Amino acid sequence: MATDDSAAPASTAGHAGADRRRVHRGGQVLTGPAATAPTFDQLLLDAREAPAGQARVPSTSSTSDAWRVLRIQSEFVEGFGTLADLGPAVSVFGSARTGEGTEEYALGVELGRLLVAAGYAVITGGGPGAMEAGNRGAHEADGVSVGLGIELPFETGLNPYVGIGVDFRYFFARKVMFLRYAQGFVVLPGGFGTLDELFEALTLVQTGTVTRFPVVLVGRDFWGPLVDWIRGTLAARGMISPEDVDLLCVVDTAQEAVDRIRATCGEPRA
Ligand SMILES: C/C(=C\CNc1ncnc2c1ncn2[C@@H]1O[C@H](COP(=O)(O)O)[C@@H](O)[C@H]1O)CO
Repeated sequence: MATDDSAAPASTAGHAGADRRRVHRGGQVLTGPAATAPTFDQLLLDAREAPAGQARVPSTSSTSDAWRVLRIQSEFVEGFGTLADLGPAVSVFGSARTGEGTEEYALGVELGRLLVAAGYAVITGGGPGAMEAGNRGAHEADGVSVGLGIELPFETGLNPYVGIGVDFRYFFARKVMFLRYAQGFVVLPGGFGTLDELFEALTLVQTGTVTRFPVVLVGRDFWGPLVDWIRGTLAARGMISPEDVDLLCVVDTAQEAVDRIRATCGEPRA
């Protein structure tokens, strides 16, 4: 993999000003050829050999499974330690590609503001798009704005509206934090990442692993067809119980989303 801008993944297009030649890998800051090294998540999950010309940093010895366990453990310690006293919070998900100036971005900002006004801290993935919008609303309302960043093969960094930030190397450790410290999820329109976070929450609620945990989807036009498919195919063909469809709540406005969170969780208590 080359290191110039033209070789950056297509999905990073539009990240004007991002320095793609310097990347953070946990405590490491890598530049030049070393910056092409895979992330810790890639090293853990991708069994294939590194493509020719791609650097192997960190070295194989530092990524042995025994060391990995300690690094994973340290992520949990860092996350739990940082968020332990957060108080009532709601995790907000949505597309990393939602552009500033769009209706969906404005919706995210309003949602962040209203959640703070209702007494909640706002937790997002700390990235651009809908995450930035949620953090921005929380920040503008002088609330607690949390960003749980993830190390990616290309550098994006935490958005400027994150007040409390934690950087994760492993997606699964970060996912625990979204759930552990939130009283509910609000999901704005998004892609694979958003769907992954949505369906993980639904599975945990469906199996009773978490209880009284509202999952609110904002945007009937966006989410309606998915909910129709869940009802018309998953429930109709017995893949889920008919009542499982009710685990999802679809609304159109940020205010309705906050109202649904409060209706399920009660008034937030510090
Ligand atoms: C792809 C782009 C930026 C990636 N930066 C991200 N930073 C933090 N969190 C992210 C990022 N990308 C995805 N996520 C997580 O998944 C959800 C959004 O994924 P989607 O596929 O865009 O719906 C989000 O809630 C994050 O937790 C810029 O092009």
